[in-house]
Amino acid sequence: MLFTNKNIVKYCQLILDIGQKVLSEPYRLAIYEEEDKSLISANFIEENIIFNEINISFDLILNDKVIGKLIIIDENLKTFNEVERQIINDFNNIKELISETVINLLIDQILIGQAKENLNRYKETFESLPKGVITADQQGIVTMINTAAEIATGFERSKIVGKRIMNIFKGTDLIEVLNKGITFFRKEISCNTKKGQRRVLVSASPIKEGLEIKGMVATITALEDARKVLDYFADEPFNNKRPELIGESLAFKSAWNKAIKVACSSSSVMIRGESGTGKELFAQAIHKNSMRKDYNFVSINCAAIPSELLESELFGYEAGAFTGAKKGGKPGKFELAHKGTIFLDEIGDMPIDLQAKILKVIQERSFFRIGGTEEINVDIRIISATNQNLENLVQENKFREDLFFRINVIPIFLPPLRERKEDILLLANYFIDIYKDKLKKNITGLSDQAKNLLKNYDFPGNVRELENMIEYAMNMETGEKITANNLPFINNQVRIKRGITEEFNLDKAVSRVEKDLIEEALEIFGRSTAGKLDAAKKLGVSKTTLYKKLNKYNIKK
Ligand SMILES: Nc1ncnc2c1ncn2[C@@H]1O[C@H](COP(=O)(O)OP(=O)(O)OP(=O)(O)O)[C@@H](O)[C@H]1O
Repeated sequence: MLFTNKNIVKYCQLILDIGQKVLSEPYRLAIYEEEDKSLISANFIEENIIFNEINISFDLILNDKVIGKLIIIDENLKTFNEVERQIINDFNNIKELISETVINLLIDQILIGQAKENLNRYKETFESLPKGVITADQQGIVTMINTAAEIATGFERSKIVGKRIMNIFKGTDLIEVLNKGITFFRKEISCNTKKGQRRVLVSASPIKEGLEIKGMVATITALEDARKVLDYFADEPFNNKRPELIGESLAFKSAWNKAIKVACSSSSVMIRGESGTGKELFAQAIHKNSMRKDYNFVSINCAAIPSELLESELFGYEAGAFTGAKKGGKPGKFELAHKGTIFLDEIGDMPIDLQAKILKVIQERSFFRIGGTEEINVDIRIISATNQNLENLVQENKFREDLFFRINVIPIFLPPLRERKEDILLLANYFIDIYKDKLKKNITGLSDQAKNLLKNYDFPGNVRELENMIEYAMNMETGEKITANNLPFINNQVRIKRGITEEFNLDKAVSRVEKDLIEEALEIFGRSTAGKLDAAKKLGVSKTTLYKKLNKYNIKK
């Protein structure tokens, strides 16, 4: 066949058709390495088919280089029609052209396929985001809105896409995002829809390519959802955020809720409560739940450190600042707490001259090391704690009033254990679990009588005392449950207290103590006949007397 001006267009079209056919039946396409003819890819399965059925084979040319072989199998002569086959077989000189056409089509197909796939993936991701998102182009025309944004705003997709975003969220600075590249956070906006008004929080930032602003992306949260999140942190932080702080009583929960609410701010917190109520643990929990959690929590007990040393502990010192100063100097607690939290425990014991220096750090967020000339800037959150009456100390001029106000911005009161009796058994069991592992004991809980004793005890030392008590009992106990016998300190206090406070009648008080002692003895020696005999011996009464008393007090035999 001869190439003429007339038929050249026809041939070109034919070549394109052939290329497209090759690609539309991809299982007929194989690509081999040129050198060793090993298969790079083929969409058909058995090699022998390839070799038996080969009837067209081209060099694979890309950028003027032969990169392989293109083999097309025209199985049973079905793929190509007569004319096409004739072109392929007769015109060796246009095989390269076909090869190039196929390759170009192939590359296009791959690129278009990938782009489509990526686009689909982005669309799916965008669509399934749980947060509402709206995008707009350079002119502020909305290009996309996902379902979460539709739900939050109440706007319908079809009515939003193509409109100017500034007209949708009226009265906002969204235009500034496009004009000046400003990002804005959580602005409360009203959306007026046919279904009524919806309040949403909108944050928006520019989409940039280099310095050029190409559009914007806005995230939308329904105000009620934002509130739910806050409520969640206020009401439900117990399970996942506070594993080491135990307490379910209202008094405890309300202190915790307050702590968690203020965790994310940088305001100074003052935790007040009796000794052992968990003030330090609370301070740690506030730090762990704050933005500062990745930096240090530095604790210093102002009462435990001699006042002469306190200053250098807090502010650090330079080499040679005083006799005995370390060679290279030492950073103080304030420096170590940079970007984190400093916990000033027992702040009521802070010497008055140091109080002035602390006040300066709080006001200026900077200080000098002892003997230092360089001012050190710090970004710290101060949590202080005391079990003293600071107001009285202020009255007595032992505590600076200005410092008191500075550190007492958010006061949190931790209730003593006697005011949250619901927490006693919860904490006791928590400590039993801890010491069970530590002491490798198989103790599973408390006997009924031990429970009663704990519930009625005053706990002057609060949680710390309870923990010590459980540790002692766990060491002593040989059975599976902690018995009253192994709570000796508590035993005495409860018995005496009950005798005095509850039973003014002497006979009744004596009976109560008698009954308690018998129950305790039975718990220790058991209720078998032999156990009762031992119990009677220990109580210094005969077996008959013990039985009489069991009947009298209606004690389980
Ligand atoms: N709610 C709690 N859950 C679990 N353990 C607690 C709780 N409260 C306190 N504790 C434990 O009690 C002990 C005392 O706690 P912490 O040192 O925080 O008390 P504090 O009020 O700072 O005491 P102090 O005033 O004597 O310094 C610690 O062993 C702590 O683990």
